[in-house]
Amino acid sequence: MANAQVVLNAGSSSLKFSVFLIDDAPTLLISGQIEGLKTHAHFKATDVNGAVVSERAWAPDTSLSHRDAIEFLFEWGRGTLGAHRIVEAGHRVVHGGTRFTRPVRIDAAVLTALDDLIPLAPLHQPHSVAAIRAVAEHVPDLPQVACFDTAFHRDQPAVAQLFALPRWLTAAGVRRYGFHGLSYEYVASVFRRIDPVAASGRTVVAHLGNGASLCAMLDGRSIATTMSFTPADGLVMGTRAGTLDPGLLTYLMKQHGMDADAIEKLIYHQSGLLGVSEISSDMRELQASHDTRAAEAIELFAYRISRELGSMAAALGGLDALVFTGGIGENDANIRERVSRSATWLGLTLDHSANASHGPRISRPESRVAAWIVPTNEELMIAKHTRSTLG
Ligand SMILES: Nc1ncnc2c1ncn2[C@@H]1O[C@H](COP(=O)(O)OP(=O)(O)O)[C@@H](O)[C@H]1O
Ligand SMILES: CC(=O)OP(=O)(O)O
Ligand SMILES: [Mg+2]
Repeated sequence: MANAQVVLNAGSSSLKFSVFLIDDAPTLLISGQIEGLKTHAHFKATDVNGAVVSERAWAPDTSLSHRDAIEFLFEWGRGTLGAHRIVEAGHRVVHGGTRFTRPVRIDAAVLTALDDLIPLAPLHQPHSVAAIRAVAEHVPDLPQVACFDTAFHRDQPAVAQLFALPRWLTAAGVRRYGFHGLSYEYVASVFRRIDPVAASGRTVVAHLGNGASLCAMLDGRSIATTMSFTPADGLVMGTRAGTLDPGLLTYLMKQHGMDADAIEKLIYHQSGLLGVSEISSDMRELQASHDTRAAEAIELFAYRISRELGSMAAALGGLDALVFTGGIGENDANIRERVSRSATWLGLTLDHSANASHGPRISRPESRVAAWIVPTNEELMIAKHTRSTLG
């Protein structure tokens, strides 16, 4: 019987999973997700070649909790993974605070510390913690490892992690953390093989998915990023507004009677692409739409990336490479073109046909800044971290 490892990536509206064979270096066996938990729950699992091995759709008005999703996965796994012995589990946990700077084996004390970080990532952290607890209830002795989105950014220069707030707040952990670290760490590791010269210099990686952020890397290490205390900061996202004037929040409280819950709902769930387009948070739907509000949402999404790209390049003192990743970064040639066009001043010349056919290199040979598409793989990063933490 082969030993296997389960990786769980609990998102705001989805539960992604992978199963890796681990008798040698982690090799993917099967992966899948239940997406649209609250709206149109749909389960799909694929093998290493991308062939669908299992699929199920729930009735359109069914609302599944993450807990329901885990229970379904356990039931499904019992029938499907019988030939493999699951010996460990690895989890993506969005927030590690100041305490967790590397992956950690989970015990009761760690779990309590993760609970305490829920207010810092209300869209993500509760689901990760719920997934860990559900696994522990099903298989009490299974070793579990938490891998953190924040960890990759913890070595940033002190000034990059600091808010201009009174020191007692900084001491209480109110600082810029940054997220998408597992994605950035993976991209940095493969980019070193793809373009070693650029990778050893000044690179900005654009993780553009449902959540979106930029990371400035010097020789593969994070020195600045657009998300900060929570994954609500920075770029325009599917349903998140990104950077807002802090004065706006007190204005909404005083003039519109909004309390903390209403503001949380507004900035995490009702804004971003969805709020501006009033159509969808899904970039594919906006690109397919002829509605002017969809066009404006797309324009704003790209505009904010272009502005923040300048900020990241300033932190790096110039730019050698721009790397696109995430669902939008990997698949949306229109967004890449808009961002690249506005980066002409930085020395980027796009190769339009390479961009249209999804690269992987999308800059012209004479371009001073190299541009690439590098598909991310957070799950493989978690698998490797889980192995090295337990092995
Ligand atoms: N072919 C495509 N063209 C444009 N956008 C795409 C395409 N495929 C996926 N996307 C977009 O990617 C986003 C989801 O990215 P993803 O990285 O999968 O999200 P998550 O943060 O949930 O992991 C959605 O906005 C989706 O519309
Ligand atoms: C941290 C974050 O925003 O994650 P996601 O892109 O999965 O929403
Ligand atoms: Mg994501």
